[in-house]
Amino acid sequence: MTRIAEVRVTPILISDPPLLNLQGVHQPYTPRTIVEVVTENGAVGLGETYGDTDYLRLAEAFGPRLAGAGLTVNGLLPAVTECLAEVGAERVDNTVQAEGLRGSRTMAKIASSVSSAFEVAIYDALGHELGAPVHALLGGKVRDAVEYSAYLFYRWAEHPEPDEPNDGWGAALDPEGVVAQAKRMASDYGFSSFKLKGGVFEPAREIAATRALAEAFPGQPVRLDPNGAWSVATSLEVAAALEGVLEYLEDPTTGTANMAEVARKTSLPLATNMCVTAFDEVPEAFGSRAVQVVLSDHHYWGGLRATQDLAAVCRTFGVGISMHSNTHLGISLAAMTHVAATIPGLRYACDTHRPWQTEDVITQPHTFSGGKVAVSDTPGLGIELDREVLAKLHDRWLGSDVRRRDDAAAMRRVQPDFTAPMFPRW
Ligand SMILES: O=C([O-])C(=O)C[C@H](O)[C@@H](O)C(=O)[O-]
Ligand SMILES: [Mg+2]
Repeated sequence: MTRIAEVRVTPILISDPPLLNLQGVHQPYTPRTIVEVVTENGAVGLGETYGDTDYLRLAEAFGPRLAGAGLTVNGLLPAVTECLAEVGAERVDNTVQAEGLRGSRTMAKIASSVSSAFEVAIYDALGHELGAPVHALLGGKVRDAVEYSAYLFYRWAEHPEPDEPNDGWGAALDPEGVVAQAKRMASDYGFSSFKLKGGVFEPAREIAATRALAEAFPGQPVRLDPNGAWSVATSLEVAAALEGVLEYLEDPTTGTANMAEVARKTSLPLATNMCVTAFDEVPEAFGSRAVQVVLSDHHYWGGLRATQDLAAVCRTFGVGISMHSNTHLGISLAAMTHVAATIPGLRYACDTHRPWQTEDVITQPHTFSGGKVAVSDTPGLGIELDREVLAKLHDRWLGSDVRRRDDAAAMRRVQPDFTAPMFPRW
């Protein structure tokens, strides 16, 4: 079997619209890291992960260590973890961080998020070597297309500076704006499930927008996710107002104990990508029945096989599985689609930010039909790198000093006194 000849790690900056969340607003440009694993035969495997400095520095340090290695994935996470112990990370603490609203920020999660990009790239390269799609390498697909949901955001029409990217979607700051955004998502992409990012306005406003969505799309699944913004009492008030309206309520409150208390007192299923984000958080959360649905994410759970492992753990405990998304491009969408295709019990439409991105580093960006992405049967992930675009987005990175996602800093450009909120905000 061929070995790895070379690994390329390229930081890029991609445009991002002014989407609002609890921590602030998305920056005009956000970093991603693109990984290429090149085999001795010249096959190229692609991976993608966060581009914030800690992730990038680790990916750059680890990449060269794969030269001469086989196309195997089992030893990756320990090797990346060892490398992280050597290179260190700037800011690791146990508080919720702005750059992703995905729970506590730990060394283990940084290692998993970097390891996953190499894992995906190795599977892609292996698929090219063997002439097999990635889903086949993961045991085979159980569906031919993966359903995604419309990821709705309160948002501004534009970023503050006139020369910053403008995607033309316009503002959405009230129920009418949110419903109009959902209608465009439904007509352009065919989505029939809707998730509103909450935690932006006081709960009554978000309840009104959620109800407006349910009225505009009768019988179609609607979710609300305030990223842990509410106290237990507020969560229960919102849950009571939206019982029978929501498919699930995502991270109404912060921490497993609070989630468990809410779960005990509402019939609404609770979902999370904040209190269960790593395997060591599973026993307490499942033991206390704090969550009924876990949103997987191959980036920080440690890759495609870790996602399958998570699905098996969820199945064992009778907990549902769905899929989380941060800002990402087509490499990650391909990886998400391949792994989602292999998970038998995936009953929920997966989240994806991809419709919000106006740029991509692959030559043929995915299309959504009926809210679904077709599962590719061509070798590897079924995508090809657009080197011209990669070079352009890398040049943008070189010419900028943006080195991490910081939604609070982006908000301070408009509200100079803005600070990321203390929990609970309401
Ligand atoms: O489901 C979630 O919590 C997220 O998708 C977190 C994201 O980072 C989202 O809130 C965002 O990008 O603003
Ligand atoms: Mg969430």
